[in-house]
Amino acid sequence: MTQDEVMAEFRSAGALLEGHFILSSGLRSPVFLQKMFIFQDPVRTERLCRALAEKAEAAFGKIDYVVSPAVGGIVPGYETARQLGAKAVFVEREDGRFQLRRGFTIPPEAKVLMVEDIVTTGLSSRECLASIAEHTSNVVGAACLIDRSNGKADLGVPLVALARLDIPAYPADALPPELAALPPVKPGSRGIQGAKG
Ligand SMILES: O=P(O)(O)OC[C@H]1O[C@H](OP(=O)(O)OP(=O)(O)O)[C@H](O)[C@@H]1O
Ligand SMILES: O=C(O)c1cc(=O)[nH]c(=O)[nH]1
Ligand SMILES: [Mg+2]
Repeated sequence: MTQDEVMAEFRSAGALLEGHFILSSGLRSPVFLQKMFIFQDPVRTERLCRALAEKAEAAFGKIDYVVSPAVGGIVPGYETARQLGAKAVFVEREDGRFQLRRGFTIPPEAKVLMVEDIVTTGLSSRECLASIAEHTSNVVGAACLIDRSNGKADLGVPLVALARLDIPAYPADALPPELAALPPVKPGSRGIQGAKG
């Protein structure tokens, strides 16, 4: 799947939003990729995650386990795992830290792929990888649908992405006037009650 085809999926799902968004990292951006508008359509999700699985398998070989960070990573992690013939587990925030809960385990010999939905600064991915490292050292790489850092985020493992974009993001105290004029909204789950992070 080409980058243009990936972006066409986001556009036709209505998932390319414009406004004033508070990102997971605290940065502000005039553009938000609402991945849940992709994931509400299982057929579209399957198309994208099949392409992601093919790219990940070409880069890293056979994968046994996919681990994703909740909430956004759960659906693409599951569907990418399905396409890879792998198991899918997820980490979720407890007292703000990602943890493997619910009795999930990762066998020590399993080759693990971390799957994210969107990478912006890479902070959430690094937090997820740190929590996986408490269980296994067998992480072969990471995969995401969209890398908004355009390849600049350093996860400490190789990252494959279906599309790489360079979307502006600003510290809250350095907003361009046209962004400062709009009321900010925070669509993601980091820091909300019960998922403090
Ligand atoms: O690379 P980063 O700067 O960390 O930004 C990307 C992260 O932000 C979003 O998660 P968010 O914490 O907003 O919550 P969600 O998964 O519930 O959407 C997205 O799902 C990634 O996990
Ligand atoms: O950085 C983020 O929090 C983020 C950006 C984006 O475009 N989409 C998303 O779900 N999260
Ligand atoms: Mg997330």
